[in-house]
Amino acid sequence: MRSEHSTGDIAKCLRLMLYDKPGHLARVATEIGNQNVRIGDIRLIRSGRTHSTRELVIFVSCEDQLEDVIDALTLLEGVIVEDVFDLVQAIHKGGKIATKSRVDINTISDVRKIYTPGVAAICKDIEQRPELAYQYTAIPNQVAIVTNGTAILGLGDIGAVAGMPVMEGKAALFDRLVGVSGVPILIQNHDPQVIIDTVRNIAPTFGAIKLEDIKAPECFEIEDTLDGELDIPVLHDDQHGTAVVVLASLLNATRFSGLMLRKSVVGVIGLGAAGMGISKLLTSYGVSGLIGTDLDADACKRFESIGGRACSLTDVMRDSHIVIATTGCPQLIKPEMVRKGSVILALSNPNPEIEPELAVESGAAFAADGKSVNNALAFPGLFRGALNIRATRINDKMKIAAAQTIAKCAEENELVPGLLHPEVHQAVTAAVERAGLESGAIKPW
Ligand SMILES: NC(=O)C1=CN([C@@H]2O[C@H](COP(=O)(O)OP(=O)(O)OC[C@H]3O[C@@H](n4cnc5c(N)ncnc54)[C@H](O)[C@@H]3O)[C@@H](O)[C@H]2O)C=CC1
Ligand SMILES: CC(=O)C(=O)O
Ligand SMILES: [Mg+2]
Repeated sequence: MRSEHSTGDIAKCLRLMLYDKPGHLARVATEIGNQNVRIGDIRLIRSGRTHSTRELVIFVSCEDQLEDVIDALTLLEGVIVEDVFDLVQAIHKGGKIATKSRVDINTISDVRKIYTPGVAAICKDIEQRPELAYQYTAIPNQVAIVTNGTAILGLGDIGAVAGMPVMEGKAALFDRLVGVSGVPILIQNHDPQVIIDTVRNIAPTFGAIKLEDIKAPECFEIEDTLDGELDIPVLHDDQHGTAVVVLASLLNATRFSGLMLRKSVVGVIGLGAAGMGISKLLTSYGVSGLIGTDLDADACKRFESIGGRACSLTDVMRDSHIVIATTGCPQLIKPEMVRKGSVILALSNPNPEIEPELAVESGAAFAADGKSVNNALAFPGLFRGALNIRATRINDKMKIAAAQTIAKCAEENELVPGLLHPEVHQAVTAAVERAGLESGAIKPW
């Protein structure tokens, strides 16, 4: 019987033993299709005389739908469901990152060079001339990814350890996209002063500090204080990485729709870390018509202190040419709220305030969610560029240069390029280096 479930995006893998005869796999595929479930990769695992074993990736909306598929396949003659596993869980087994040796260690002579006694000479050199640490250690390529777990994606305060998979994901992207070693640092504490003290004390290990998923308002005090005290870049990704990629999207969205960004009314829903970072960078870019809304009165006051006008959600949706939502509340924006011809960036992860397809069906000219308009397009090049020139900070000129470069890498009618675009991260790196050198973001050494 046809299932009532919609097609979903939970990826599961079925390991099936099948009769190996023509048309049998097609019957299996048809039965899965009858359950309104999409099929992804199909892999032949083993081919026997009468049976073969295959793994099929399927996309279900919930566990019940998975059960329906398994029940239906179990009723098919010549099919044995050997195993079912979750692909996301599978890729997380054992964690996603590791510290590896960059040098070969094949002989005892190698050991004596990379470790004691040889290493002692390098230690003494660094003691005499501390700047040699940048030549003889991994420090200039290492970035701390610091969280206290208070705003993990839009999941809220789930604790630092529960946030580790996100931190590992950011570290894996750092390595893959720009060759930076990201080191997750989990601080199980809500007190901004404890986080400041902890980061200050471990800062010598790193070339830069990336704060991640620390909620507002604590994130502002933590970032401002560390930025003032440390001579390496300190950047809260949810504020500034997000702001860069939003500016990039808006440069393209306004170009496509004929709006003038600096003259547009931009409405921000959710004035926490991301909402405030976005508002500040847009203001620095020259946008003056900022309106915004938040459930929290203090957040609204902070927004007004940087020149925004706080109002209701209804007002924002009615009056804005461009709406940017960063609330962590899925489906907050109802289809009837969408202003015709507006641009909507519903950026909450893992689920947006409105699905982009629904926003466009409801009259938006362009819409995107936090999967595509994601700070992962910005942070790798921001940090790589800053590390390369040994910048002491990542200033607004570097952020705006990064945004303009991301915007240029997008295809026609695309707000931003894909995360794995072959050139974007190197192009952002180069733009950030140039802007950093021109704006004096480096310290002489
Ligand atoms: N796409 C991207 O690259 C990024 C997306 N985000 C998303 O933005 C969301 C917020 O993250 P943060 O700013 O770090 O968290 P945060 O906790 O610092 O801020 C959230 C703000 O939203 C407000 N809020 C909650 N419900 C609201 C509602 N119904 N109406 C108005 N305001 C409401 C809260 O009062 C708070 O001020 C998360 O879902 C996160 O995944 C954050 C950073 C990057
Ligand atoms: C993308 C990201 O940093 C977030 O959703 O928190
Ligand atoms: Mg984040």
